[in-house]
Amino acid sequence: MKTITSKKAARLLPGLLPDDNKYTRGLCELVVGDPIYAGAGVLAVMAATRMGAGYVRAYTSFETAAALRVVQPSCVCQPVDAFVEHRHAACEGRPCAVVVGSGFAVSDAAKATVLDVLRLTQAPVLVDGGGLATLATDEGASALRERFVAGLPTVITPHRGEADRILATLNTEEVQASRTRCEKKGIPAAAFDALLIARAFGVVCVLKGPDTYIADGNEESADDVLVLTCGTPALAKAGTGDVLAGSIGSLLARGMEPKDACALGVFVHARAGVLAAADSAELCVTTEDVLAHLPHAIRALDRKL
Ligand SMILES: NC(=O)C1=CN([C@@H]2O[C@H](COP(=O)(O)OP(=O)(O)OC[C@H]3O[C@@H](n4cnc5c(N)ncnc54)[C@H](OP(=O)(O)O)[C@@H]3O)[C@@H](O)[C@H]2O)[C@@H](O)CC1
Ligand SMILES: Nc1ncnc2c1ncn2[C@@H]1O[C@H](COP(=O)(O)OP(=O)(O)O)[C@@H](O)[C@H]1O
Repeated sequence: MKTITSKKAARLLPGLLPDDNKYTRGLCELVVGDPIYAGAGVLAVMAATRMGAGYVRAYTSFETAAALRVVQPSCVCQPVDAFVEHRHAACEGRPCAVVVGSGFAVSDAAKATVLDVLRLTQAPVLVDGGGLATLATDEGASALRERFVAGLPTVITPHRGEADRILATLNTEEVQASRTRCEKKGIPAAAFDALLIARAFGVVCVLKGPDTYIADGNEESADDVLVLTCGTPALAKAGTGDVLAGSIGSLLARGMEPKDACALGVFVHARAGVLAAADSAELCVTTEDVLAHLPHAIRALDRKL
């Protein structure tokens, strides 16, 4: 396994060009935020806006859009149904990416939306939150396979509970054998689980937790799995995963390689948690504090360059 260090993260940080415009900096679209989980949509959009994409567009509920008009008026809001009417493709000099699922409840409507996003997007897609339940269905797995064959990157960001539901769709003997192998080698089971999911579905899997593991579907062994160990339990708060999804989505939209975008996003998110804790107290850090400290985490990396 390879640890993500601040030096590695600093090298990945994409700068701006003097002649950049909002489109060359990347378009990040987010299909997020049900009426009940409107806040998750807001957090993901605010993080995406902070992490450098030039244009952020949300396909979202009335409730999320109403909040965004107040706290992030630069975000262009559309109803979720409008996603199918538009083209979602990266082209030369104009990268883009789509985040789907943060703040989705598990429902048939959410499943249909996730499948639309996977099938219609000719650019990287990140699936998070309630959107991940779709991947544990035959249609979801087949949509991921089609994207993999077409060379279209997909990133997924499950927490332990979401990863277990995805793993439950795989061959149990294979999962058990893989865990036994990693126990023998002294490698954490979560590293192998991330690799297993990545290979089975042809995705980059970011398995979140106290330590976070990043595995690529093209990798052969756990030696290539990236691990982040410098987080803080201050991040164990509702909504920090939505902030991470928006952050990585924005880096994908800037045109970064998917595994690099995940490594940098996970590092900056963890560092924002640590800086927020240093500014107040670990116990008192809020998800909004983590969001507010993203620029400080980026600035600390900038100084290392
Ligand atoms: N402000 C907002 O609008 C917010 C909205 N949010 C949005 O809510 C949606 C639902 O996401 P969620 O993860 O909250 O689903 P939730 O039903 O708790 O989990 C399902 C089950 O999984 C398990 N489980 C969970 N975490 C685990 C862990 N770390 N490690 C191990 N197991 C874990 C646990 O199962 P159990 O252990 O109880 O069997 C739990 O019952 C999603 O779209 C998200 O974006 C949230 O981001 C919060 C802020
Ligand atoms: N004990 C911990 N130490 C370090 N990081 C943690 C810890 N607990 C949670 N995190 C991080 O916080 C985030 C939580 O994400 P997630 O479980 O999806 O929450 P939510 O769905 O409420 O947004 C992840 O990035 C995870 O790695």
